[in-house]
Amino acid sequence: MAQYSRVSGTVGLITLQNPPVNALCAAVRQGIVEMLKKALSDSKVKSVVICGQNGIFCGGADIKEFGMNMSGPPLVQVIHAIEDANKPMVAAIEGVALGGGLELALGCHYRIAHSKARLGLPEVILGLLPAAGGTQRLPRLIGVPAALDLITTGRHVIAAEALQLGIVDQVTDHKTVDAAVKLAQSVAGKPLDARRISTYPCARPSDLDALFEGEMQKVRQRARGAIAPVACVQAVQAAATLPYTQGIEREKELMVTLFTSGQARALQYLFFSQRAVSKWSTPSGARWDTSKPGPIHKVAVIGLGTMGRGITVALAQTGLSVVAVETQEKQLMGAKKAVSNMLEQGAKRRGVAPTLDKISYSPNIQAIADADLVIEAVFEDMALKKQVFQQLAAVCKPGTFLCTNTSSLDVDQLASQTRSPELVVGMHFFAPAHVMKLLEVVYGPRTSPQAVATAMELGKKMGKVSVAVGNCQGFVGNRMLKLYLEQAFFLLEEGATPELVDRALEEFGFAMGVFRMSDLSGLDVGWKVRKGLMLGETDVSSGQSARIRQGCRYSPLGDLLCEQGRFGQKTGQGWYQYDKPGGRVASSDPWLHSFLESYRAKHGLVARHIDHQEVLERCLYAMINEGFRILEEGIAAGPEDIDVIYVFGYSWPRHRGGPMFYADMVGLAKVLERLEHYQQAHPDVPYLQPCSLLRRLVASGSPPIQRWREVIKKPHSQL
Ligand SMILES: CCC/C=C/C(=O)SCCNC(=O)CCNC(=O)[C@H](O)C(C)(C)COP(=O)([O-])OP(=O)([O-])OC[C@H]1O[C@@H](n2cnc3c(N)ncnc32)[C@H](O)[C@@H]1OP(=O)([O-])[O-]
Repeated sequence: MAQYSRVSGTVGLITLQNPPVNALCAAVRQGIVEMLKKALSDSKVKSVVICGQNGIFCGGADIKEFGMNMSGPPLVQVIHAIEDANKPMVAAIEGVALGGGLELALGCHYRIAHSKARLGLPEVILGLLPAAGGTQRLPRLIGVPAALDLITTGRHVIAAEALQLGIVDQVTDHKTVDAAVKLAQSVAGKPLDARRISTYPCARPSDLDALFEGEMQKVRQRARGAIAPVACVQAVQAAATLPYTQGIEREKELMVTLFTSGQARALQYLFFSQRAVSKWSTPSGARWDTSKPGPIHKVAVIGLGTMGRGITVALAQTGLSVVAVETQEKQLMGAKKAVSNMLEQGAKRRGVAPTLDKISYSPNIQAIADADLVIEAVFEDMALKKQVFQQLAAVCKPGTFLCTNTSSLDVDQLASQTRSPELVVGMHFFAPAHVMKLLEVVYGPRTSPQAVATAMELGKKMGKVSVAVGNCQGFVGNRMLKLYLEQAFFLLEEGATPELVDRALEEFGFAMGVFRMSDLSGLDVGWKVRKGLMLGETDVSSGQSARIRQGCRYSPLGDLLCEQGRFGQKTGQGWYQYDKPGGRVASSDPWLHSFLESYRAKHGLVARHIDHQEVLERCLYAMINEGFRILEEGIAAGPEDIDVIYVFGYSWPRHRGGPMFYADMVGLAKVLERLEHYQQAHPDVPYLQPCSLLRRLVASGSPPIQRWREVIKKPHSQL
């Protein structure tokens, strides 16, 4: 797992060998220790280079080992042995040096990186901290503020920035190992005392206390309730205030707390889930590894509203040619300007040239005739979308993939408007589409494996986390969200306020509670959808009958607000009030509270005390229960798909893994028991009836989430 050779006569070369990313598993750590001994005892060797096989230095500790009993030498000791070596040690960084990989490089006396290499300490993203000395060495090397930035965000830097920060000594465009060998030869025999980072004093900015206080506030705000970023700040604080050996002890102590926390488990589950969803499968047996995507050179976007504009930007940023079609001249002009601005801003941020020339605009749908794939992003209206699909079928060349950005409409109905329904697939982006990472790829019963593969591949090119899901009302994300929203409305009817509900959800970890989020996205959006489903018309009568629609309990509260023109932030009033239309700071609205009181009085509802626990259980367990139904029906292939959708598309707090992982953490028996309780209390809400898959899982002894698929006997839906 680590190989040793001697090159250029005097340089020992240790190569890490653990594909695909040379993760530091026990055998690799052991290998490094043994190869280091060899190199140091070889009298011909004057200096040593450490590199990784296949152009990748090291992706860090082996995350798969985290759940297992520790074996092999601890990484922190391996790195101390490297730093203590009496011959110059040089890290040759190609590909990536991440986490333990960068810590290993920091233990070396010199670091040289290829210009395309990426470096970083992303442990925080896995619920951990860089506990192989990273929190103590990095601040000593590059200063406290820069180290705090890298360690608390986990962001990667490219070689040029690493050089500027002082993380690496040299950057090369040539063969990194050759350059590292040259560097090793040039430093052979030089004293090493000034090269051991652990011996450096940590530069202390004068305003140290204020700096850490500010940083602590920042990390708490950024990831509400997440403990790893807080521990990262504490560990860097130890570097700034304690001698190295005590700092290392503090780093270890903090790591132990994180390591055993549920948050680290959740975040590591998410890491593997994010990768697992790319290995998609469908009920018909189509799979990621047997389906070849079609070649895509030119993509068309139809409709340049908010979604169409974001999609156009995201496509142009991939370097693909884009034809953007908008039949309304005024909207087209506005879109051109907005898309160019977004591209220019994005390019500036990323330090690249804007790809404005990749897009051609047209008011004429004929302009898409030679596109390989079309994404329809017109207004969310079935009749209109059907009409567009008929046009697409007539205009496009044979074999063009036809995609719809619908957020909930039936993809199959749209497919039936064309002569080639196998080429039709949903690509459900999330607003703003050039920013949000999630893409739901929705396959219907007739969608071909190639169409799914093509949409998944395009999503990947666009930098999205793509999840393949079956066709049903709202797909996975919005189908579950509907129940979450509905429960929140019911809680208002029963005595809660928007402030109470939002506080409970924000304390749970959501950046915004459900009502603040609705105000931000616009109440009118859901109103239009409900009207489309024949639900959103308000009933003038009072009592319970006015709150029953299609045989189930229904809350018209959102509709009533819309009727008053209260669409949320954009109108300055919604569930909260804002200082002006478009204002962003929500404040409690006395009008809303008296409106709720008169609503309850009109319908004979008596307000009761509702606590945070009930808010969480009602909103989250309703949604989780629907998640089990989605799994049972095969709309999602596994719980990981649902969790990835919720974390990347619906701001579910990452450190809680996703709704299905959360259910596993809470305990399936408890979720079942609470659902039964709420179902008895609210018999007019049928979806609170616990799903039979949940019952089966509990009856099977509540296996861990990784084993749920064994219980989901029928793996896919009948779609
Ligand atoms: C002592 C404590 C202190 C230290 C703590 C740490 O170092 S914590 C660690 C800090 N380090 C990190 O957080 C870095 C995490 N890794 C990454 O960010 C990316 O994988 C990448 C940028 C290295 C490569 O991106 P890419 O798009 O080219 O490829 P890809 O992402 O698709 O991965 C390919 C395969 O490799 C697998 N795998 C990857 N890394 C690890 C690992 N460390 N371990 C195990 N496995 C790993 C991955 O699951 C996948 O497996 P699959 O599905 O084929 O069976």
